[in-house]
Amino acid sequence: MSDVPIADHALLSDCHTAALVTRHGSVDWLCCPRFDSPSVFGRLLDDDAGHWSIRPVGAFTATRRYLDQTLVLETTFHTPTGTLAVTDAMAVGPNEHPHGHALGNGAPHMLVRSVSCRDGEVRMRVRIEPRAEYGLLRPLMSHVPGGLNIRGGPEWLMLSSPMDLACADSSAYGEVTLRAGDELQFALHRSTWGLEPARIWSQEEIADWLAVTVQAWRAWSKLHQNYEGPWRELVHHSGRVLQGLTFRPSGAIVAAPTTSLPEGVGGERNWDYRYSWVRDASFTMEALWVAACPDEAGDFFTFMTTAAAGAIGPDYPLQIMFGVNGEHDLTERTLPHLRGWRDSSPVRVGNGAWNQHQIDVYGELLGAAHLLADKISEMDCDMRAFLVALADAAVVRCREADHGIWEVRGEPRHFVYSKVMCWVALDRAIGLADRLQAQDRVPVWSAARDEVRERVLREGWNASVGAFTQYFGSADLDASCLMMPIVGFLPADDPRMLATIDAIADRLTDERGLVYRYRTEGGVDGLAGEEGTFLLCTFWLAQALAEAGRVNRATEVFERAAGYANDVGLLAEEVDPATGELLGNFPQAFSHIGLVNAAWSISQARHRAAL
Ligand SMILES: OC[C@H]1O[C@H](O[C@H]2O[C@H](CO)[C@@H](O)[C@H](O)[C@H]2O)[C@H](O)[C@@H](O)[C@@H]1O
Repeated sequence: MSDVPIADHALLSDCHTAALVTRHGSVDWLCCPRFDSPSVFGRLLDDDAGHWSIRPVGAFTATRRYLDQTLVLETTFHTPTGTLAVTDAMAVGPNEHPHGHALGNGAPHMLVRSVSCRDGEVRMRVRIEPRAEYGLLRPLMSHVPGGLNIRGGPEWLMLSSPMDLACADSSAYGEVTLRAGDELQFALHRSTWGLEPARIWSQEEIADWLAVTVQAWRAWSKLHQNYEGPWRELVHHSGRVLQGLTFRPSGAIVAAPTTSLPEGVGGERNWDYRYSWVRDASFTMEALWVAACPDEAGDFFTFMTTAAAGAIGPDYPLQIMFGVNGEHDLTERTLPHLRGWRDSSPVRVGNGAWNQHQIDVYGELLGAAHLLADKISEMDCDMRAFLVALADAAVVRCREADHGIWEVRGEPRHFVYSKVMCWVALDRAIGLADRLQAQDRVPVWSAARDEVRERVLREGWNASVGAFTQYFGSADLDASCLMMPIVGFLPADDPRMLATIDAIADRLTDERGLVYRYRTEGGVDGLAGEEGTFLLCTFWLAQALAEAGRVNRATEVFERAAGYANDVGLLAEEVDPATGELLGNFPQAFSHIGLVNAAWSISQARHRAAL
């Protein structure tokens, strides 16, 4: 059973795909060549699904860090006889664009692992077990000068290795003793069929790829990261994590690089997040506006315009998520041969939410377009028509029931958050009307905006609960109502908003003060089992408190949530209320988005308070 704590993993990314490395030097997750491709290393989900470990033989302790301003990981193993450092990266290639805009453009599809003995001597062991197609395939392995040829199914990999590895049973294995100053470079290179064959690289070439990758991340960070408020390092790091979740070729952004890390240990709430949700990706663009001044905004809106392919109209709502190249059909299936992390099954690929009706997406997309309008240098006529169509759709869709932000697998309802986001869609479209050359639409958009607002105020407020609730007529609290002041639907100090914030802080939190998105008892969302507290929602609470001028409480809540970041600053989606362990897909864009936005709101609130 695979049971390494979720928090024990660190992220590597080349802006095409990602790898996760454990604290003990094992690459336990790697999908090639895209985020949503089948895994080659999948031990995260099953012991037999493949891994690549490099670690000392015998006892050790390990410490880790990302090299300054990068997503290049350094793990230092301390042993009784000496110290070994392993530096891991997905090579991103040179970042030569004058605005540092091209991070990942020249990625060679290569995982680089550089080992160096820092002092004393250390006996080190390498073991590689590639298992393509989520662990189904045991590849052919053969020796070639300088490494191994690894072939099976869709994968053709070359391992450059300075050690002679013994091959047996589709695994390769070796041990060596390193002394202070010794260095070894390894690289796993993937062939792109018919385009660029994989090859063996020399020790110098691999060291160069690593140096270029460090330099490219630093160049990107230097050019993009201007945030100077509180928690600067955490915000900058979150910006890099969000950048690492972008798919460079298309401009798509994934919600997380993993599938099926559970929201409750042993439960069925296991989903595939390796896709580009309109909602998550729009929020990511907005957070990058704070954390990293994205000049990728144009790419993202081009991706959205292309992926949605103009099919928005009376019969075609906007699809809520896409594959990283804009694919529409993300039909969900299970992988019964995988046991799942800590036996949490089923393991799913694809996502059944792909054809759900969720009307909040118009607001998230137009909200991001409004915030980033100045960064979208070329708003061509297709993009303008697309954004106008979104606002026109919101006019009609705001009256419909939907599955809501939480993608409930039960009956559609009139969710308060969905209506509020329709209000955002119309409000921001009105603000963009000149750029969209759509002044003639403003009267229709304004009338619909006022209608939906009036409905939320009337039907979304529950006087006996003393708060805005989950859907019209509901008595249940829902943390997404914290977004109402954040998007400017109502001022945070409006008595109804203050009452809602207080109700959520008092009644929708666990003993640690972390926020649940809603109560799951009784399967109200159409699913069995419980889940953890939701980090994004906890950051929303901090943000709403900051907006309401309660800066000290906001700071307290922020620090509580940010305190769950692991040793290398990464957050999963949720926290287990019983154990405090991170749960859910990892690292999760939502949580890092929440961290960035809450830090920004608190910095603004402190500034206002100081005036
Ligand atoms: O709660 C059930 C749903 O859980 C997942 O959705 C969550 O993740 C999405 C990606 O981050 C996010 O956009 C959504 O707001 C979250 O509720 C899952 O993807 C759904 O299929 C599932 O129904």
